[in-house]
Amino acid sequence: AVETMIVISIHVRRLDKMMNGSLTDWNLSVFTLDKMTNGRSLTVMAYTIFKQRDLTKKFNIPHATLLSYLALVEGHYNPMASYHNHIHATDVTHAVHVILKKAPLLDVFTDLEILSVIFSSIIHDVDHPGLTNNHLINTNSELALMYNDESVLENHHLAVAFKLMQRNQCDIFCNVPPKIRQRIRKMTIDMVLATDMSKHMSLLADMKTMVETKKVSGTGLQLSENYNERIQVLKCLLHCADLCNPAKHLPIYSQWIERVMQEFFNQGDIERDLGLDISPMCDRHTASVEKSQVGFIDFIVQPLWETWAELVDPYCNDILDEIETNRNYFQLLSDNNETSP
Ligand SMILES: O[C@@H](CN1CCOCC1)Cn1nccc1-c1ccc(OC(F)F)c(OC2CCCC2)c1
Ligand SMILES: [Zn+2]
Repeated sequence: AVETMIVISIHVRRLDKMMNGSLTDWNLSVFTLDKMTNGRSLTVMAYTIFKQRDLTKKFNIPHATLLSYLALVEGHYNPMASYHNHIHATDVTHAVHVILKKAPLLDVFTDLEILSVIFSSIIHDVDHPGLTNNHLINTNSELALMYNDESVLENHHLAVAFKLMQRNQCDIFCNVPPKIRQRIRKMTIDMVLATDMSKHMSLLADMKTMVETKKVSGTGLQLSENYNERIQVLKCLLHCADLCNPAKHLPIYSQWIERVMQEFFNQGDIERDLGLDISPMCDRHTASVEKSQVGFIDFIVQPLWETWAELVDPYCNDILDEIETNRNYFQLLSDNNETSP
């Protein structure tokens, strides 16, 4: 474990220098970072963010404990999952960090809320089996049995993350007072449960309601002390970060599509072998990758980011433009596939 720490702290210093101390480049390639850090991009990214935001000092987190826990969580992401592996967690953690640095959010959240949303992004898909909730439910899996078919994956990620914290020298909140620990745990549970795609429409509806009320006030993002209002925005922040692939430059976005389709097709193969109905977009023999990305952007990703822009960041036009550019690219591909035999 000691050499892991030493190796990782060397990577952290290199990364910090490589990024001249700022990780705020939206289009940073986490794939390059992962190669550079020998598959330790999550530990290195998370540790660097904790240092840059002074979270270790603010919450009295021993460095060795933080490194041990981060390495343990990274090691519990599923390397066999082509999409939902530790690199996806690195990507979402990085996205949360960059979004939080945008002007309209600079003085909105407390240190506790920042710690909680960054912690949530690090752990939000830990030990993902590379299968969807519906698949786990339809195949009577142990996980569906454990969680009574309700947000099965998301409950599992949370339980694993908090269980790992009980390991020796891995309780990163060991010096945090009990009431504060409880609040971090509550916020983390609320945010990670909200990454369940089945909650997407209600999350979006609640955001639109907030936009309406905020329009009345007409100022920037003014959040009250009310927990439900504040956690609502944090849930959406993490959800936006979780669905940020189409907001990245095409070479990066394309790698994520390749990975997610590999995972979906693997699930489709299992369903075909079991004689089950093959889940949408999971049949490698009939799926249209381009068309389904256009649908994903039109029905889920663009409405989410557009509402985020209205509520929080009217200046995130660069992100909205990237989404539109990518959408038009796949629309064109999909049209060409139709015309040419
Ligand atoms: O599965 C998605 C939600 N479903 C809900 C039911 O309708 C279709 C979309 C979101 N989700 N959840 C976990 C991973 C992903 C997910 C993340 C990046 C994705 O694409 C690209 F950006 F890499 C992605 O693409 C799928 C395949 C084609 C359309 C959606 C999916
Ligand atoms: Zn995720």
